[in-house]
Amino acid sequence: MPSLGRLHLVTDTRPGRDPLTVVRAALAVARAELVVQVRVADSATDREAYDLARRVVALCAGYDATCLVNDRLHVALAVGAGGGHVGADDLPVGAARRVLGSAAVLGATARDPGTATEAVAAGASYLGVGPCHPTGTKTGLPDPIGPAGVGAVAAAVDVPVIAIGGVTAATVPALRAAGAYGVAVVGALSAAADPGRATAELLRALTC
Ligand SMILES: Cc1ncc(COP(=O)(O)OP(=O)(O)O)c(N)n1
Ligand SMILES: Cc1nc(C(=O)O)sc1CCOP(=O)(O)O
Ligand SMILES: [Mg+2]
Repeated sequence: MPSLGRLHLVTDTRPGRDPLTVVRAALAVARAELVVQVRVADSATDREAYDLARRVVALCAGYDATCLVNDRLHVALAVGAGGGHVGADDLPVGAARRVLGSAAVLGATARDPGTATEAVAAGASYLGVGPCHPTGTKTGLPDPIGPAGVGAVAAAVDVPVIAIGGVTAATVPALRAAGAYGVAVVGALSAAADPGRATAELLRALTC
């Protein structure tokens, strides 16, 4: 399995957002260091998810970047994505691994060390850990766990930990110091006035 990129862009398909423009801008800067996770609203149809995912797979291919699909693993398989990401309301990690196969990248959400070790034992190849900080992007989340919570998970597992939730370039250093391998963002890129420049800032924060 190729090494995992450190910057994960999770697509923002809310009304008024332009996910493909943001993906193009981020890819042009981060190239193979970018992982694009195609995440659509629960209300989106499979056809809508498929159409977005196949476009993202094609864009990523031009840069050797990885495309993952959130939740809908049949869409991941259908578009030839590099893998998928599952959480507590999705297929269990072991079942997701069986669906995707041994070579795929499989991310799992973990908010504490116990869930994290179980997810890795079941076949997760990385963990999405958060919410690190307050975020307005997703409702219904538990309280933020901060860098200390990320560190507790990172200390318990030997797979990459991707910190998510309210992450900005300014908060990356503390997350990295706590043990995060990389970060996943929605708003820091999707809401940026210049997504290419925001990508460069996040990458700089991840590599210093
Ligand atoms: C990198 C990363 N980490 C966590 C999540 C959240 O996944 P999940 O808990 O399944 O919630 P939804 O994104 O499906 O609403 C993620 N998508 N990516
Ligand atoms: C999709 C998602 N999952 C989270 C979790 O903690 O599981 S936080 C989140 C949204 C992250 O968006 P932003 O970068 O704009 O805060
Ligand atoms: Mg999910």
